[in-house]
Amino acid sequence: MSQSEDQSEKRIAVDARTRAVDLLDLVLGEGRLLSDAIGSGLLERLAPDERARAQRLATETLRALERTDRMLARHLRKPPPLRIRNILRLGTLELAQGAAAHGVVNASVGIAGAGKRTAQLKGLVNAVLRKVAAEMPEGWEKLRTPRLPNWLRKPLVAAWGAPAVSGMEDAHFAGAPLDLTPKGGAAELAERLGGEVLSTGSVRLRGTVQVSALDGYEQGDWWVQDAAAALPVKLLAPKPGERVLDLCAAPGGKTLQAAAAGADVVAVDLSAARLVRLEENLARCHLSAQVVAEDGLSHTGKYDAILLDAPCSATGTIRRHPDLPHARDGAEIAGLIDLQAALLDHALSLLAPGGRLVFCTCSLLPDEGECQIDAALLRHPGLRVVPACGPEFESAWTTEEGGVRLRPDFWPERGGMDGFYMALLARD
Ligand SMILES: C[S@@+](CC[C@H](N)C(=O)[O-])C[C@H]1O[C@@H](n2cnc3c(N)ncnc32)[C@H](O)[C@@H]1O
Repeated sequence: MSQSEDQSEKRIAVDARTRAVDLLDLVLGEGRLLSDAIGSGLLERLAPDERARAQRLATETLRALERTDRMLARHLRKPPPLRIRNILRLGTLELAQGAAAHGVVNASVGIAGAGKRTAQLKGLVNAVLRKVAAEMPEGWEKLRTPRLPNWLRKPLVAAWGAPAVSGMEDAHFAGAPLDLTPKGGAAELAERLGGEVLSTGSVRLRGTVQVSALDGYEQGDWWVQDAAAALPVKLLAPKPGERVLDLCAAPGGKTLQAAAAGADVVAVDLSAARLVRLEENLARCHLSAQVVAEDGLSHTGKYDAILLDAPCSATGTIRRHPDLPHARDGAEIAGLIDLQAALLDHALSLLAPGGRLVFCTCSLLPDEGECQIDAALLRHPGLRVVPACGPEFESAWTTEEGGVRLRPDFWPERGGMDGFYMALLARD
């Protein structure tokens, strides 16, 4: 390798790490979600592989945050400023993953040295990471699985018990495999991609995969959708020619399912920006729907079937979004619960006689699932829950009020699933 190639390799490596630290600063300092921070263009000037690396490093650091902090605490007399802490956290994560100590220490010192306010602490970064490197891998491996922060752990323990929450934390730490929803046959797709067909009909792939490079991506033969997230539309079971409303539709995984089933779909979402992604997904998969940027509470019309995938805490998606428990503190949940109830009441008013509705949320909190349905049944005499049936739904998932509860600690031997709640509603 020539000297200039070597220099440019170093620059690329430092850039991805620097941007990963920038992402950690935004999540842990400003409470921004990773997706928002990335969407605001922070990684734009990086090459695609650097961008993916920065995102991966930030995501994995957040997933292991309790462990990095426990390792670092042994070598810090007091917590340094946030950016230095984040440089140290990232360095610790890379050391735990087996990266060469000299490269990690040099890069971390370089990031500290590049900032006016952090340059004076580069000696600290150097000394601490050298000590951390000397403790790897044993020091890392004997630490417990990272726990959820208390704002979320407490209500989850109250709802599901401590052993179940430990199982969820194991699932969060393990991360998620890649699940695809096939537009056509699952068995054929699984064979083509070397995946496994799950009992729910999704195709699961293991290992690190570049989604857009997979066979069938360009042709729109499938879309990425967690196995749990694919079940609400299976519960709704849209039929060809039925008029279906997807009231909170973007980015559109469920719209695609309903459209692929041959239904005449109206996809509504408050966010015009998120609907752009829905339109791109429809175009890639050669499917169609009427797309409307509108507050769901103002939507009018009559529908045979309605899907309400209501905005929620998204606490069921932590396997794939480990930033969420750190960026949020639960303060927004009360407002979301009110919005879910208002959207459910409005959606019920849009049902044609004999129509059916699926309410669902990707939340682990019963207040955003089971309790919403209990309360809706009291508000709407004549409304009833239709039990889920079909090979996709395991009987153990059925709840007292007749809904379906999915949790990340289910299917541990198969790679887990997102947390979700769903219920099929109809009127007498
Ligand atoms: C859980 S996400 C929907 C995910 C989508 N169903 C899918 O499968 O890809 C919730 C969506 O609700 C939208 N939303 C929030 N408030 C809304 C409202 N008042 N009316 C319509 N959509 C709303 C958000 O913009 C967000 O896209």
